[in-house]
Amino acid sequence: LNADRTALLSLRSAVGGRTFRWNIKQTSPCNWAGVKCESNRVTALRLPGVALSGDIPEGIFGNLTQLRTLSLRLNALSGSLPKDLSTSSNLRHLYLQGNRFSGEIPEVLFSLSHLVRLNLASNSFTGEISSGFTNLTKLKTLFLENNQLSGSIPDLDLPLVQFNVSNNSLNGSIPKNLQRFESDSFLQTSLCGKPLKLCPDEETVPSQPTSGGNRTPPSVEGSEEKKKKNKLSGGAIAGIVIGCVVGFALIVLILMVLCRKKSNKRSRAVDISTIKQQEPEIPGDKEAVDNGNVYSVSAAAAAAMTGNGKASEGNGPATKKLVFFGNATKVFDLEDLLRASAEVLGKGTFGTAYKAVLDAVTVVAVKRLKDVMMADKEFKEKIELVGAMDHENLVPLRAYYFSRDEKLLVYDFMPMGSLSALLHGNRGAGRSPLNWDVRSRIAIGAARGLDYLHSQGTSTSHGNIKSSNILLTKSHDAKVSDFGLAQLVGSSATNPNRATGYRAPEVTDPKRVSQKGDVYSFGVVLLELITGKAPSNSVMNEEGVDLPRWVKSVARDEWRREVFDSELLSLATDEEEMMAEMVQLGLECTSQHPDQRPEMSEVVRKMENLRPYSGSDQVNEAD
Ligand SMILES: Nc1ncnc2c1ncn2[C@@H]1O[C@H](COP(=O)(O)OP(=O)(O)OP(=O)(O)O)[C@@H](O)[C@H]1O
Repeated sequence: LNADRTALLSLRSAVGGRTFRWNIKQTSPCNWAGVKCESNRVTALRLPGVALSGDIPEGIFGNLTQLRTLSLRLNALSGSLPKDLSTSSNLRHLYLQGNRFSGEIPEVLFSLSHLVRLNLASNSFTGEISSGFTNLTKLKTLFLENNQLSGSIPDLDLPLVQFNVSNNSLNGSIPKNLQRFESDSFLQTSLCGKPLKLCPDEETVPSQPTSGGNRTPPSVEGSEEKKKKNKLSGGAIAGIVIGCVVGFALIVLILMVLCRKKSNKRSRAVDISTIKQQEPEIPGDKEAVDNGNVYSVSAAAAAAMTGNGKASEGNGPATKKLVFFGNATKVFDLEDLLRASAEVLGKGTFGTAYKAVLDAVTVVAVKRLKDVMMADKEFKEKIELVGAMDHENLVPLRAYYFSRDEKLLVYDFMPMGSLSALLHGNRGAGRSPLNWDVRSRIAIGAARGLDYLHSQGTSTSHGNIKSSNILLTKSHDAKVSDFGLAQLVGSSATNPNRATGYRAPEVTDPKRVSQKGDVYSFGVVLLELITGKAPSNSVMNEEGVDLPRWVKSVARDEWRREVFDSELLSLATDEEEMMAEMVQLGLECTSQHPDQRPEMSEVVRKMENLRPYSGSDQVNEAD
């Protein structure tokens, strides 16, 4: 264990980040965040998204010989992988995605014969995919997408269940053992063969009509039309005949559908336009929800399908598929979403949110974005960044859908709704009072989520922090939602009147909110949590107040009783001191001048000192 500890300390001094929060006075490293021990040895090191940066030197992993799980994903680590990683020969799970590692995929990995999951996606690895991977005979997951790998793929005869090499400069044919994976595993490459288009030397049979279940990915469309003048074989002729029959049947089917749509006034398309008109003007508008009932189909997804059909005809690529992020197992597709019953949750700055119930266990929130004026490529680049954000206090973006007419985002559904609803909804009889423990827990969770976002880079901010964007799990853990959306939508979507009570005084363009602007908004949320009062324009039909100004104005001798939510005072006994300090922190965050506001990391630290968080401090490895 001592050698393990020394290795971890060397790693800490090399790559920093939140490992600086480890209490190094402790002789055992087993209580340090992200470190797991068994039988007095370090067996797992999970440090996802904790701002690690720089190269990992040699001489660290050589000591961590009992390591079975290593997760350093979503950091800013660079350089090549250390060669002595091979000494951690017990490694089963290695997650290094979302860093800046470069160079060739090192041979050392191929000696880790126990590896079951290997994720090197979204780095800058170059060179060819080595046949050395065939040594990893237990490998079930291999993710190499979003790198700069080139050449062809060796035939990997491995027990793989998950495989992805998309978005690399790969070419050649897809080897036999990998043809069982769907086309999504090979997107944005120049690869050919099953499940993509045929390779030039295989083109003895003309390809099927594109409308009939064509799996060709967008990147490889277009180069398919090289016809061979060779004599056609019997199989080829049969292929042509079948192709023609299928094509003809499809044309007839499309004509029938079009005729039916025209004659049937209660068809889906009409329903959708009705739904569009019925969308509520304000979050949770009763009339719209009641009138719209539980829609027989997700309005958003249905519109997406109908709209996309038109778009795909000659207007760039459209996959009609939900694109999932990271290692999320695909448990549903767009058609499942289509079939799901959907209910309007509310209409926000960026579009309308729906709750879609796919089956007894799968419930998601679908956000149908409006005013997205950017090209497919730019949207995808930006949304990939949002999808890569991974923290226990962020609402995870699971998937997205993009076509010319529709942009859908699929999130986990948060069953307890928003902090805004919890604080301001149902103030009458039947309300369960919110005690200090719950409130401060929510505050710390939200602060941690925002701090994580800010730790991604000085230009990364949320831009729309408010209590309706802090959602809650059943155990009242806070998760920040809607991050990254301000950069996706057009300026007409960012209504200047919304959320003014949360906006820092220096912010003139709601699309350009700095980190210090987020800190201001967070400070307002903090004051809202403690006072129970809604800031101006945050709750429709209620006036609200300029919270920071109001709190300052009553800050006199007997101020506490006036500032604190009366509900809190009726419950709290010995926590007033802590509450008062939290008010002070809220006021610091809402200082008029940005330079006088603390960084989010400092806010988190102060809160943790005030209230040692009862939740788990360990960084959870979602994988
Ligand atoms: N993942 C989710 N789970 C549960 N409810 C959600 C989810 N996402 C949004 N909601 C709820 O849906 C409603 C509309 O949300 P949306 O984010 O579209 O607008 P908003 O938060 O009111 O405003 P804004 O768009 O300015 O952030 C809100 O009441 C919100 O709490």
